[in-house]
Amino acid sequence: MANRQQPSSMPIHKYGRYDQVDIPDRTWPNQRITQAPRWLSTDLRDGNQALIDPMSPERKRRMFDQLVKMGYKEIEVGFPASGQTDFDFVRSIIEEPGAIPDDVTISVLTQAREDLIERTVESLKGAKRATVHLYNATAPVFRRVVFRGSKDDIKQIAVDGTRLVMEYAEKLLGPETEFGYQYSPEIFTDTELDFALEVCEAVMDVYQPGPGREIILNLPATVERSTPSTHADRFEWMGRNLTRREYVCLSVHPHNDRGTAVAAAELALMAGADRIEGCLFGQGERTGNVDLVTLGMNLFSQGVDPQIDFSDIDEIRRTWEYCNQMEVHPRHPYVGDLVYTSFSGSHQDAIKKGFDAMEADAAAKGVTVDDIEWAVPYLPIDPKDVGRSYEAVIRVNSQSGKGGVAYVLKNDHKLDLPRRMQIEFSKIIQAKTDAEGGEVTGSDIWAVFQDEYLPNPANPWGRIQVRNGQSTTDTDGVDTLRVEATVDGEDTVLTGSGNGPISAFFDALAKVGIDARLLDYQEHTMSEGASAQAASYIECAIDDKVLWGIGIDANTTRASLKAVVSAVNRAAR
Ligand SMILES: CC(=O)SCCNC(=O)CCNC(=O)[C@H](O)C(C)(C)COP(=O)(O)OP(=O)(O)OC[C@H]1O[C@@H](n2cnc3c(N)ncnc32)[C@H](O)[C@@H]1OP(=O)(O)O
Ligand SMILES: CC(C)C(=O)C(=O)O
Repeated sequence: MANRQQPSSMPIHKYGRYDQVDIPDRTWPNQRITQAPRWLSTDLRDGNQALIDPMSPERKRRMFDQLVKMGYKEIEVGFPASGQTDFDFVRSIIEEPGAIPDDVTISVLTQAREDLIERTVESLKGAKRATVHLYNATAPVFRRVVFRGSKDDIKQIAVDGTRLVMEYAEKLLGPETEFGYQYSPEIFTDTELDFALEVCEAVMDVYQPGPGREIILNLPATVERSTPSTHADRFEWMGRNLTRREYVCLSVHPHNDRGTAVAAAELALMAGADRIEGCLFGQGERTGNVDLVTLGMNLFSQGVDPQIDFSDIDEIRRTWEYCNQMEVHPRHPYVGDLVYTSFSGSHQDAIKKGFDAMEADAAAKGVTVDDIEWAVPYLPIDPKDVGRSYEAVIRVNSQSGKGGVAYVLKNDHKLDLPRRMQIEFSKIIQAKTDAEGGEVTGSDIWAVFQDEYLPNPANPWGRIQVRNGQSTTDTDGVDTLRVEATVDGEDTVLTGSGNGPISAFFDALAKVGIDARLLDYQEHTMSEGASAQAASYIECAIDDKVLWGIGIDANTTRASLKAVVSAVNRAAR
């Protein structure tokens, strides 16, 4: 097939290709992610520094408590040397007994400048577990433009910074603090791999990681520049070439400039990374840090425990929106308002069939639907697992079909319409959506359904209204029926006989000139227990029309007679 795209006038000459890694024996494509990585939330640092209005102490605290509640064990709480707000926040959580659970490590970021390092370490006094995170950019353009130095000068910044962190930690922190160290060659993605390795090795020569003395080497995609596969190659290369690998926690910190941060993080894990830094819902500089919620839920949806609690995703989202003063997009994976909703007919049809099949499979196994593997088309996870209801799963507009309308009636009103009746009713809804546009809500659908099929005692409609009826069955199995009714405005008594109450009723109707023939009949209970209601559906040929009626009653015979009345009245409408 020919590709008919034409060259554009975009200035492509301004951009160069990103170098690939020469690693033909790469192993990461064959790896599987079978357990959750170590997570670090940097909502309070990288997320916060990207806000128009950085979080107030109160908003920071709400976010911190939320992260703790969700189960994050490593939380970057700020950049204490940036100013009083961050410094005081760090002090406040350290000084308040119990604010930082014993198994949570807080982390703080600093540039490699002595005054900033001193202030940073000072902020951690009294903490039980704390990590200082030092960074300096190592990429060519930063060496040339920002630091105006050689490779050795840049390496020296990292080496001196590391030594200063160790000295100030020794001087300012007591034995009560379990102290950790993290180094990031910022802009790792644009740094020559051998130079990034050289700087990391030089930092390790100073810090001397070893048994019981881990170093976190965090290799940031400060600006995302390559495909996730090349990012993974770079992680595999670093993992292979770093000395003292067993004492290194290899950490990934993707930003989302190309929109592939989640994939970059996942592939880096396959390539050997141990830890992921990111923010909830992808907050962070420019297009954001990698989204920790999507990553965690991706694991969950593959049957891997994310070790983070997402069971009330809307509460997490509300806290996030309050703290960041931003809104989550309606299409955001796993959490957006619309992500568990289908409007289109073929999706709705498959979803309804999927739910029905789940129920049938569970019943056949004698278990509940929660005990069997999730297999509903178009829904990668069960919305209930993140605290969502099924109400929004199907919403109806002009793109919808019978499955969606049927799903709403079943879900909201326990009415499981026969297939041909679904088609009939969906045409009625389709006419409404075509005429009026927009969405038809569940209550709109119910109002149309009631008006179309059910009696309205306040405003009776149709040819017949039935009041009382008795049916008797003789020993030959012949049913005789006597019904008090109003037919065409006249009170009358209808009598008829047949081989069941429905055929007896048809016989009675024939005597007043109504020619009805049964084509199909279905019924089901709508609830369990003594007060259970039954729904009967009857498809009739009435004169030259074929149409459905429904009856709802605690008694199945009455329900079926009501269904006949519903069909007869509709035929005359
Ligand atoms: C990728 C990232 O997210 S990194 C984290 C970025 N976060 C932040 O910057 C938020 C907090 N930052 C701040 O509040 C301020 O930048 C401060 C308080 C830390 C420092 O402010 P200032 O002293 O005014 O310096 P400024 O931020 O302009 O830094 C630029 C200077 O620091 C140097 N510098 C930048 N990064 C580093 C580093 N990691 N290590 C050492 N020096 C650095 C620059 O070369 C420049 O030096 P120059 O003035 O000699 O040219
Ligand atoms: C400080 C580093 C890790 C950072 O935030 C980045 O490079 O994006």
